[in-house]
Amino acid sequence: MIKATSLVKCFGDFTALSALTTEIHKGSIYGLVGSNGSGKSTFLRLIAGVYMPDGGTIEIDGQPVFENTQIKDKTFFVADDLYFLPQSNMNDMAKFYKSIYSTFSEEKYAKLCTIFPLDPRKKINTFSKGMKRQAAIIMGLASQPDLLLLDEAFDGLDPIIRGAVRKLLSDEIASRDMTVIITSHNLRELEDLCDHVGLLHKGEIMFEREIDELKLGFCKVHAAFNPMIPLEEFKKDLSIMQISATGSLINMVVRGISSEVSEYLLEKGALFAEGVPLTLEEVFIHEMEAVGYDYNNIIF
Ligand SMILES: Nc1ncnc2c1ncn2[C@@H]1O[C@H](COP(=O)(O)OP(=O)(O)OP(=O)(O)O)[C@@H](O)[C@H]1O
Repeated sequence: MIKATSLVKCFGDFTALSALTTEIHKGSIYGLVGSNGSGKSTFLRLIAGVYMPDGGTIEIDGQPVFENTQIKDKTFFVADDLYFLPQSNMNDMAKFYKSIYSTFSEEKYAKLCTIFPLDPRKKINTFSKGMKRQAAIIMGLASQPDLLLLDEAFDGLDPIIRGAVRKLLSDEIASRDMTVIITSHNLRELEDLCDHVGLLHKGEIMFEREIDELKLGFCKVHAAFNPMIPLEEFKKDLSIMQISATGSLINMVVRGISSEVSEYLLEKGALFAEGVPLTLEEVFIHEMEAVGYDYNNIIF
């Protein structure tokens, strides 16, 4: 488990992370969302043991990570500014990582080279931005770390590659309990990938949730009434986050289970009532509003 407790990181007199506290469980895919400059890369660098904390602690399985070679051997960091040896191709980089990571698997590397459409003998500096990201992800997966840190790793990946990476990550997690932390400034990017999401704002985790729990907690329901019932009527019986009416149609976001809410609306005389899935972003907006934050002012 990764445990950050009141973690502080300063650059000169600027505080990039201020008392960040969170726990990330083994085997999870944790999405770290935040606007530009919110501190995502800084947090990943602290987890990777690249930066020393200026306050608080960051521990993996109870051990501090800074300059901890044992932990570093089990952590692979795909940074936003990718590093490759000068003039190297992927085979050179595979050799390089094999010399660093005791768990590097040549077999896995060879298999990954058949999945991704990249020439392992071509110089990486001739690759496009998305191809370089793919090369870095291949190295990360072939190194078989316990912890894979992906900083904006899906930036520039096309949908097919994205789907392939998603599947590879979940297979890896299922087969050997790898933990993945992935950052993005876009919650939509993480929607279908992560099981936990944390929102970083001005160097602090403002809000974090398990995605299944988030999605189960709310539902969006459309219904039609003729004649229309005053909306106040529903507010008495349902825990409504948002409700609007256009003509005879009602749209509502409610805390609860969509089949139960639809049933209630039908009992109230709805001509039809159906639940529609909420996006992760919608759920976040409502959850954050419920605890008094304005999501749109934080993420954009
Ligand atoms: N080496 C550094 N020296 C000085 N300031 C830094 C340094 N690294 C980060 N910062 C500052 O710390 C803050 C957090 O930066 P960080 O790169 O962690 O943000 P981020 O959330 O990853 O942003 P982005 O989405 O734009 O990549 C920013 O204000 C940044 O300017």
